[in-house]
Amino acid sequence: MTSVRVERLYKIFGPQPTELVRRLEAGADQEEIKAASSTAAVVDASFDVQEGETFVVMGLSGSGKSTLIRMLNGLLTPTAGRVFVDDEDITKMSAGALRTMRQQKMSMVFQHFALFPHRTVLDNAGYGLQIKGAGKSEITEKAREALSLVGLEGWEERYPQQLSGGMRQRVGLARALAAHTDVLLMDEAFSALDPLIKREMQDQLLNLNAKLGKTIIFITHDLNEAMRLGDRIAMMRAGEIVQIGTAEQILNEPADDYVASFVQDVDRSRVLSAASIAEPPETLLSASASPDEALALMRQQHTDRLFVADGGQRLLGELSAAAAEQAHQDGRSDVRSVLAPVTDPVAGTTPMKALLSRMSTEAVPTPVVDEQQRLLGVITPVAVFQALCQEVPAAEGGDGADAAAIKEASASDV
Ligand SMILES: Nc1ncnc2c1ncn2[C@@H]1O[C@H](COP(=O)(O)OP(=O)(O)OP(=O)(O)O)[C@@H](O)[C@H]1O
Repeated sequence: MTSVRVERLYKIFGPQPTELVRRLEAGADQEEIKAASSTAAVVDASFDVQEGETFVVMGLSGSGKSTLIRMLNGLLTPTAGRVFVDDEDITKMSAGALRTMRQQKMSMVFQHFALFPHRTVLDNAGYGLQIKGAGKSEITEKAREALSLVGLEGWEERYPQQLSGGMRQRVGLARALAAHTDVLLMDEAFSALDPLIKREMQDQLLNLNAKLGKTIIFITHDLNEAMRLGDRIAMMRAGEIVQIGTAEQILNEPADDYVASFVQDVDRSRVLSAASIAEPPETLLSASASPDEALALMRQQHTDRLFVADGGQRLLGELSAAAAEQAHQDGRSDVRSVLAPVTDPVAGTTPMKALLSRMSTEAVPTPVVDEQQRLLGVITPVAVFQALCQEVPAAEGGDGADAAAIKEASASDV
């Protein structure tokens, strides 16, 4: 189900914003907007975020990410366009209704933690509930529970300055979780953290959300972070969303030179998964095939090994030429009884990095399966190395300033 839907959203800072939206719709560019002493911070943004999805908005500094996220929870009023939260148009809500909507449906985690220095960790974690008017015992119970979820049990009575940066951000996350809202908005939530701590926090968020299933809208300028966390990523440039896709789609089919120059330095082996490079197996046999049919397919494909699947593509095992020959001599009608189990098929979600050590010792195709053991395809060492070495087209004639800024942004993030 759709949790948040954004339709043709604009935010113009400056005089006569509505007139400038009209001009943008008629094809005006950013230069024209600047000439009118204004900034088009968000231009014609449309997307849906599904329940339980982690949707990342990614772009360089000034590309409009914070403005966009602030329109999603009504902290900023759009110049034009609509934002639906659970099918309710929040652009039509009064200030009071917006506050209630935020308390009940959306929590925000900020880059600089936004903790109160004179409140304990427990009081900071319970702050959202306090604002909501919850009773003291409910606040304590839910704040403790949220702190325990983020691994801060035992730290309840400490103060923010007694914590490391990573721990402070855990308190920020606990405060959002304690509010029990379905949607979390995270604005550069991990950007102020050291690279190692940042990675730990990313892991924690992934693990936590596998349990909690929250809808997360996460803003970052770090593409590696976007690719680790996002089910889908929206790439923003100068207020516009230039591409929305999975990490693999963005890596393999960048929409334009801007996106291409971003993805150039990404470690492909961390992003691409086994499923994305699996090839359809030429040597797939139906379990109801006769031994003669199996032997004929082996001859045709110049192989002495076939994968065998049932009608639902579920991998049942593998068939050797010797086993097929034996089944033929025994007069069997099909090959089911002579299958050998497939040793260790690869899960489709396995990152390529984890495949590499395995591939170097296995020259034969390895089956790739989904959670139901359905065969997605096979991977071969050649396919893995080709995918790793695939060049992303260089950004020709692109914006040099952007390319330099992208390099700088990636260099500061490991
Ligand atoms: N209140 C404001 N008044 C005028 N211009 C603004 C205002 N807020 C943002 N802008 C401008 O809108 C553009 C988008 O800013 P925004 O903060 O949304 O970008 P961002 O991608 O979040 O960048 P950063 O990561 O640096 O925060 C920028 O050019 C910024 O200067």
